[in-house]
Amino acid sequence: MLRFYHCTTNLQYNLKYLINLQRNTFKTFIHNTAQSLKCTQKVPLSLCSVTKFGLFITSSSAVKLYFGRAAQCKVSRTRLTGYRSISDKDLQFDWNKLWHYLKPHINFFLAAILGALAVAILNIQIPQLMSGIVNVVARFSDTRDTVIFLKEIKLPALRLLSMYIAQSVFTAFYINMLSHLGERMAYNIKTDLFSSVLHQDIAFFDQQRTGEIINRLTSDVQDFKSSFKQVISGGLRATTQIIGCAISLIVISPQMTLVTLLCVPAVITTGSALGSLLRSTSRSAQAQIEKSTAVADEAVSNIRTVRAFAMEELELDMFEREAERALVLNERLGLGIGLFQGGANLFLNSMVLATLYMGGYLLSVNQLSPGQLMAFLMSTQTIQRSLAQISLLFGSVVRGMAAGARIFQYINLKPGMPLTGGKILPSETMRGEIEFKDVVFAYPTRPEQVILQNFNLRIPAGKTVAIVGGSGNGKSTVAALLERFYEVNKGSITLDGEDISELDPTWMRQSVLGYINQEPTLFATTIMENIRYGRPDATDTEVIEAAELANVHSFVIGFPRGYNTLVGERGTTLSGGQKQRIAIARALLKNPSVLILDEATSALDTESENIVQQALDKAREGRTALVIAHRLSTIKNAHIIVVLSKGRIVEMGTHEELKNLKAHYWSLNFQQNSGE
Ligand SMILES: Nc1ncnc2c1ncn2[C@@H]1O[C@H](COP(=O)(O)OP(=O)(O)OP(=O)(O)O)[C@@H](O)[C@H]1O
Repeated sequence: MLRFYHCTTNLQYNLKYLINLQRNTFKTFIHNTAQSLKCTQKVPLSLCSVTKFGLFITSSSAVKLYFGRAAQCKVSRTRLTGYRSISDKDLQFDWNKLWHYLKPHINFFLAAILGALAVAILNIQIPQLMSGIVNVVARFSDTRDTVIFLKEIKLPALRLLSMYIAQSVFTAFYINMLSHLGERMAYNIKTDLFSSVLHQDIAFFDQQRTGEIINRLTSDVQDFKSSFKQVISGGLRATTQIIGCAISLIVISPQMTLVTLLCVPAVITTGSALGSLLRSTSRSAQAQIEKSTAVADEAVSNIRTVRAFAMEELELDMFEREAERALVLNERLGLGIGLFQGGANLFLNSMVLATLYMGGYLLSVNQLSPGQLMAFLMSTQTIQRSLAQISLLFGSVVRGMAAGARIFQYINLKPGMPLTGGKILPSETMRGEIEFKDVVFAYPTRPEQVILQNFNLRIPAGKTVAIVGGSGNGKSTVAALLERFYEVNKGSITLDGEDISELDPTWMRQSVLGYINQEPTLFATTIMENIRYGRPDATDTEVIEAAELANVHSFVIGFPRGYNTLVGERGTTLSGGQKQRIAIARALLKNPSVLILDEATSALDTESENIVQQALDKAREGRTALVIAHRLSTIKNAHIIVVLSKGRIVEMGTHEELKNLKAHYWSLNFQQNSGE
């Protein structure tokens, strides 16, 4: 009778414990779901609210989530038409790549695994030791002989205490190892990802949005790292505990184990099916988040244009629409995870009920001791806790694998044009003669639109060739091809007789070509460092010399902090002319043999243009120069002028030769008259 009393007390305790456990598990789940939905409102966590939440999920709201919001989202104004988000089927998690990042830190990995296993094994032992203590307590609850009780309880209690201490030491150890592993892998992945992005062809940036790239570098890497850590620690520990405790259960009572494990296969099958569905939803959700980031990124980085056109509301509207789509997908994901979690809980609770039912019966027919029933219940609870943990981990695995697939996709992208490798011409013999021979070119993003058709042009060493022509006729394209931003489709471009596709691109860009375009981009640092960007090893004196050559010095000395003046993001605190002159100084610091001036003064007013033009004229002296021109003033010092129409040269000659034609071309709309 007494034994039965102890047992029922224990069972009651265990039931309470289990209910609390369920509640906590649910709390964690709701918290995680709220986090994943980026939900800002606080979620009430009482059991009653949990029930409401469950009802909410399974009621009409679910229907609304799937159909209502999705339908609302169909009407939208978007800037993302043609936006290349990667479709699900293109994205596969690359396990080899994971191994590549894991291998260098295998020591931390093994240490973390061993630590987590040790914790799991200790956790498996604890119910057995607890069983010993319960049996002693049960034996002495009748006799009440304190002295003998204290003597007998001492050993099992000390064993349990040492087990608890060992468990906490190993816990601290494996978490530390895992932290090293996760952080180092994330560091390597992040740097490789950034390196891969920086090495991509310019065509890649014509297609991808900055927001998407930044998203992969930040939130995807973060998601991947945290889910990797969780899977290793939680997943490994939970799996070991499930296996260990299952063995303990069989040893304690095979009949009870059979009852509790009857429904496992059904759960595994349902879980796998739901899993694959959720993975796909997760990938779509992440791709959609990228889209909303891309909209925000463009609006913030072009805030002056947005303000000038009073487009704040429209930008907000576009952002809301993209964010809402992400919300719908994330809610769908939350619903899926919720259903999965709910099903898992039902299974786990049924297991406990079956154990209590069967255990009570075996106790009543003296086939089980109170200690054994206690150990059995504790082991079932450990299994239940572990299964609950695995079901929670499931959501994180889904997100982590989707994030990993997207990160590895960028890392695995091989650029068509490597940045380094190829011939380097000796500087002593370098003349700087450029020749375009029968060049045919179409941009990779629009292969059907041929921009240059059998384009031939020779720029003699030390001479300036100016290309003029109407807008959209391919002038800047000529400059971009010389910079090797793109490869020609046919024909060749040579430097001193060598095909530039055979030359080392980095050497060419660092030592041969100086490129200045219409919109000079400065970095958010000092004027000194912006100029030094042209040649990082240049001394301060060399920087100032280049600045003097580019007419920068005259305005910099007027600034209170001189060359240490910060220019603001993209140089917003400077005038257009000042920015342009800094860009010229930056290019001149390289002492390039060939200058490419792509409408370098067309954005300036006449006064600034004159100052910048003087700087450019000085810079051109003794160098080969390709000048893309919009204005007559830009070409007045050119040795040869080329008139370009629809990618073909229609006129070519000196100022004198083109005198009459020039007036004709500049006074009329060139595009309308070309080719006539
Ligand atoms: N990155 C790109 N991808 C696809 N097409 C492009 C790209 N850049 C330019 N184009 C197209 O190539 C054609 C030539 O453009 P390009 O910039 O060379 O003209 P341009 O003569 O320099 O014009 P402008 O004087 O207005 O700068 C245009 O039709 C343009 O739309």
